[in-house]
Formats: sequence, C-alpha cells, structure tokens
Amino acid sequence: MSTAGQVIKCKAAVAWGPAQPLSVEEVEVATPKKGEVRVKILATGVCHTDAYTLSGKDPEGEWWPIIFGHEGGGIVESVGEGVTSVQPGDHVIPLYMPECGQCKFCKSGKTNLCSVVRSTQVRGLMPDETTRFTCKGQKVYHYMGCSTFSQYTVLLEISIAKINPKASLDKVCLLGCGITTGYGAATKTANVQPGSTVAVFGCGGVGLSVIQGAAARKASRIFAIDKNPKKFEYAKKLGATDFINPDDYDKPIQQVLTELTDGGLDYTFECVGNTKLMRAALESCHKGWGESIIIGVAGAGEEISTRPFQLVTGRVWKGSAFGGVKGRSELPNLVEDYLEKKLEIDMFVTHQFKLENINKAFDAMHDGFGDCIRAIVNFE
Ligand SMILES: NC(=O)c1ccc[n+]([C@@H]2O[C@H](COP(=O)([O-])OP(=O)(O)OC[C@H]3O[C@@H](n4cnc5c(N)ncnc54)[C@H](O)[C@@H]3O)[C@@H](O)[C@H]2O)c1
Ligand SMILES: N[C@@H](CCC(=O)N[C@@H](CSCO)C(=O)NCC(=O)O)C(=O)O
Ligand SMILES: [Zn+2]
Ligand SMILES: [Zn+2]
Repeated sequence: MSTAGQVIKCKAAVAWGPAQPLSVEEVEVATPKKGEVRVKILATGVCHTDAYTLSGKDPEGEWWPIIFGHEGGGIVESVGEGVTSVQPGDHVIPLYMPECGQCKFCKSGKTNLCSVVRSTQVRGLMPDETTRFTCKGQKVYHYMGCSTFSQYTVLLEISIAKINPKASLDKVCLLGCGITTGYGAATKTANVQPGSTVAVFGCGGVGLSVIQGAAARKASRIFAIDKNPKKFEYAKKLGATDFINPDDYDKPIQQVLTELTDGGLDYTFECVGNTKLMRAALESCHKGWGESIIIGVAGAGEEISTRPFQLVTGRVWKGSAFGGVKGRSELPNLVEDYLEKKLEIDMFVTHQFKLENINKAFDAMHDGFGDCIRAIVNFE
C-alpha cells in the first residue's frame, strides 16, 4: 500500500542531548514539501563525525533532539512538488554536501562546497526553517541534511545522488561519507601523482580510503600511521607499504618520517581530528613541495599551529570536505567503480547491527584497540 501523501510513523535513533546514548523511538516523518524527497533508509554507516557532534564538541551542533547519521543508502518512497530527477523506487545516497549546480560555489568549477542551503542545514532545519520529524509531540532536528539513523527521512532533491540499483545499499552507503571523503582527498584534493610518497595519519574508514586512493594513483610508498596496530592489516590490503605506530618511537613522528624518507613526504593526510597530529602531518612534508591535507574534524576552540617557516619553505597546508567530490554528478561514478571491482568497499564493513543496537555501533567505533573500520546499521 502506498504511503505517499501520508505522515509515516517509523523507528529512529533520537539523540535527546549531548553525550547521551541514542534512544530508539517512534517518530513521525512528514510528507516531502516542494523540492524534497522522502527516502526509506535501508542501511547507514556510523562515521566519527556523528560521534563528534553527539559529544557536544561541534560548535555548530547545538540542536536537540536530533536524528544523526549521514552515511546512508535508501530507496525513494515519495517526492514533493517539482521534483524531477528522482522518482519512487530509485536507489539513492543522501548527500550532506548538496550540489545545486546554480550557486557561486557550484559554478566556480573550483570546489564541491555548494553553499545554497548551508545556513539552515547547520541549524538542523530544512530551507523553510522547519523540520520534517516529530517525536513525542516535540520537533526533532535534522543532521547534516541527512538524518539517516531513521527508517524514513526527508532530503532535498539537491542532496540526493541517484545510483545504480545493482549496488548493495548496505555497502555503497559508505560512499555517503567515509570512503568518498578519503578516496577523493587523495585523487582529487591532493591529486596524488604516480611514484610519489604518501603518509596517512589515522587508518579508520577515512584514512584507509586515502590509502586506497593513493594506491590507485600508483604512489610508490604509502605510510599507514595508527596507534591501533589492528588497522595495519587493512591498510596493507589496500596498498600501504610501511606501517608506523607512533607509540613505538621516543621521538616526534615527523622526525621519524623525515628520516625514513630522505627529507619528507610528497603528500600527508590527517584523518583523526587531532590538531597536534595535523602539525606533525604538515611537518612531515618535504621542503619545497610537500602538501598536507587536513580531513579530520577538531573540537570547538581547538586551533592548528606551526612555525610559519614551514610554509615559507614551500610546504602547503590544505583541507578537504567530502573529498572534493561533487555528490550528484560524481558519486554515481564511484558506485560504478565499485560494481566493476575497481573500488573496494566490502572490506570496510567489519560490524553490522540492528537499529535497536545502534549504541553498540558507536562503542565498536570508539574501541581504540578493536578491529572496527565501519559499523553498519541495517534496517531490514
Ligand atoms: N573532512 C571531511 O569531509 C570528513 C569526512 C568524514 C570524516 N571526517 C573526520 O575524519 C576523521 C576520521 O574519521 P573516521 O570515521 O575515519 O574515524 P575513525 O574513528 O574510524 O578512525 C580514526 C583512526 O585514527 C586512529 N588514531 C586516533 N588517534 C590517533 C593518533 N594520535 N595517532 C594515530 N592514529 C590515531 C584510530 O586508531 C582510528 O584508527 C574524524 O575526525 C572525522 O570527523 C572528515
Ligand atoms: N560543524 C563542524 C564542522 C564539521 C565539518 O568540517 N564537516 C565536514 C564533513 S565531516 C563528515 O563526516 C564538512 O564537509 N564540512 C564542510 C561544511 O560543513 O561546510 C565545525 O564547525 O567544526
Ligand atoms: Zn562522515
Ligand atoms: Zn550549489
């Protein structure tokens, strides 16, 4: 029976306040308005950024109650007025970075940072300043324009990538954030060149995807750096050549790396969100040309620092959001790469949980000595 045009009651994991466990509740999901699409979520990954905002450290994340999740895969249930690019039944990936094609950023050809709805999205609202979720009579906020920890969610049409339905949503959901972010940071933001040397600080879902991107670009040497040696097994399978646990050394990691690489690396990537490591990553770069890409997200009030001399002498500090990938026009190609076995995704899915156990997915991610790369919540 069609649910189009009706409010849907379904289960969602609601965060009622910072640093509290999520609570699985019945929520009401309103019909999609003009330019909006309601999507049945089949699977979602849990990214470190969900935990970051839940912790209360996100200066832009002060909106409770909220439904987190931004790494999902689903099927369009119904569409609002004026929606033309997707229809019920289409397989889609929600995008926290929309692609409107019209704004100054989209038209620049220089960035994927579409900003047309950012001012409402960061406040947990749809562009009309309202939300599509309620729970126990209260308004519930959206997260990053996605809220994939719900059986149904409402997204903007510009925040949806339509993908090949042959791809399993419980795998390609990871293209909604972690894998695209890391792979794109290597292949687009840094544009790693063949034969170059690379160091990746932090080998979670994002860092391992940087390694996969650097290997695809035929980097000659790829250093995987992590405090948890269990991550090295995955790093090796994805193409890393050298493995470093900073705890094994009694000197700064930048000194270790510059000594091992005749003066430093061509590219380094920070994939943890630790500002000291961001400095170490920059200072591990080769004088004259080394580029360091910040991907990790740091807490409110934290700042990066280095001696300006590091930049004066030719090192470059850059950042990357969603790997510089434009979601609607470029993400579907990554799904095709996955189907053609050119892009590894399956290996990243190390843990699977039902929605009822979503807090265990967070526990798995936080286990600093565990083997979790990505925990997936399966709704089916
Ligand atoms: N810029 C973006 O678009 C974007 C997108 C996704 C995630 N992120 C951010 O990227 C970071 C990584 O995300 P993730 O989902 O891969 O996280 P994750 O928790 O899966 O992985 C982090 C890894 O870092 C390692 N680590 C922690 N402290 C370390 C240290 N001091 N030295 C070396 N290794 C250390 C951990 O053992 C773990 O393997 C987070 O800060 C997340 O918020 C940014
Ligand atoms: N609200 C945080 C910033 C968070 C942040 O940097 N988010 C990344 C995506 S992380 C996905 O896991 C991003 O894309 N940022 C670009 C943007 O938000 O426009 C803070 O204020 O520190
Ligand atoms: Zn993420
Ligand atoms: Zn735009």
